[in-house]
Amino acid sequence: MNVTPLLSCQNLNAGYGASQVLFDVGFTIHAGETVTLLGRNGMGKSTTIKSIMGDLRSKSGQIHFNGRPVQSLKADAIARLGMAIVPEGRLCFPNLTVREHLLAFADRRNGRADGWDIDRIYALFPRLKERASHMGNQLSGGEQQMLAIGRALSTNPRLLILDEATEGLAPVIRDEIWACLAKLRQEGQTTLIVDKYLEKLLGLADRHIILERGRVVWEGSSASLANDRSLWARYLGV
Ligand SMILES: Nc1ncnc2c1ncn2[C@@H]1O[C@H](COP(=O)(O)OP(=O)(O)OP(=O)(O)O)[C@@H](O)[C@H]1O
Repeated sequence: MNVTPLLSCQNLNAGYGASQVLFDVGFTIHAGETVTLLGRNGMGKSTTIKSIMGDLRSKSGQIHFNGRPVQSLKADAIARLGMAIVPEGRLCFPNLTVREHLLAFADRRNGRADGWDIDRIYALFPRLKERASHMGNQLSGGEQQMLAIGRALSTNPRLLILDEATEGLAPVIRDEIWACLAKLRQEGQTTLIVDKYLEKLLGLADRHIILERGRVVWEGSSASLANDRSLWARYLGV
């Protein structure tokens, strides 16, 4: 594991207008890790992600990405440094084919041999290969979600962020998405996941961070979280 974290947040304070939502939030993610951000509704998960991605300017604190301070950069500049999000709601283009989606965003800046080219994305999601010439609006919800993940991967992100990526999907499709996340982890992709299905996440992630009213109240391994059910009841409402 690298000594310098891929992502480091320290003393992050952020909110909307006069209302402060995040209070001294701090955590790190190392290259190769799969980490979850957990907490009940309204505890600040999306706000944390917006702050990291540059969609919300934090009031104070530091965010370093790959060793570089990014808290004053705009979202597109941060994205170019290698952060990609799969947002809630998928957002596929109705008039682009699957293949066009995957090529339109592809990172051609560096032809890294281990990069996510279209063939590697098709290997991860054979369903996308079968649907290569279908338009965005001809895809099922699950296929759109796979495409949203594939499109994020096509930018070759150092950090992939999934915000409620299985929300609203049928259980069988959720399972497919989780199987894909397990493969991504095996392949060394660094990933931050926000999702509600704690039991599944225990098997998919290395570490977990729990937010309660905008503060990090617990952080630890899957084994620690699995063994302490009082945390589930106290902070996750499970
Ligand atoms: N654009 C906004 N303007 C004002 N307040 C907001 C805005 N977005 C979120 N909030 C408030 O900030 C707090 C944290 O919301 P946030 O969306 O970060 O929570 P969350 O943990 O992601 O919850 P959820 O699972 O419901 O998305 C909530 O009280 C919410 O009402």
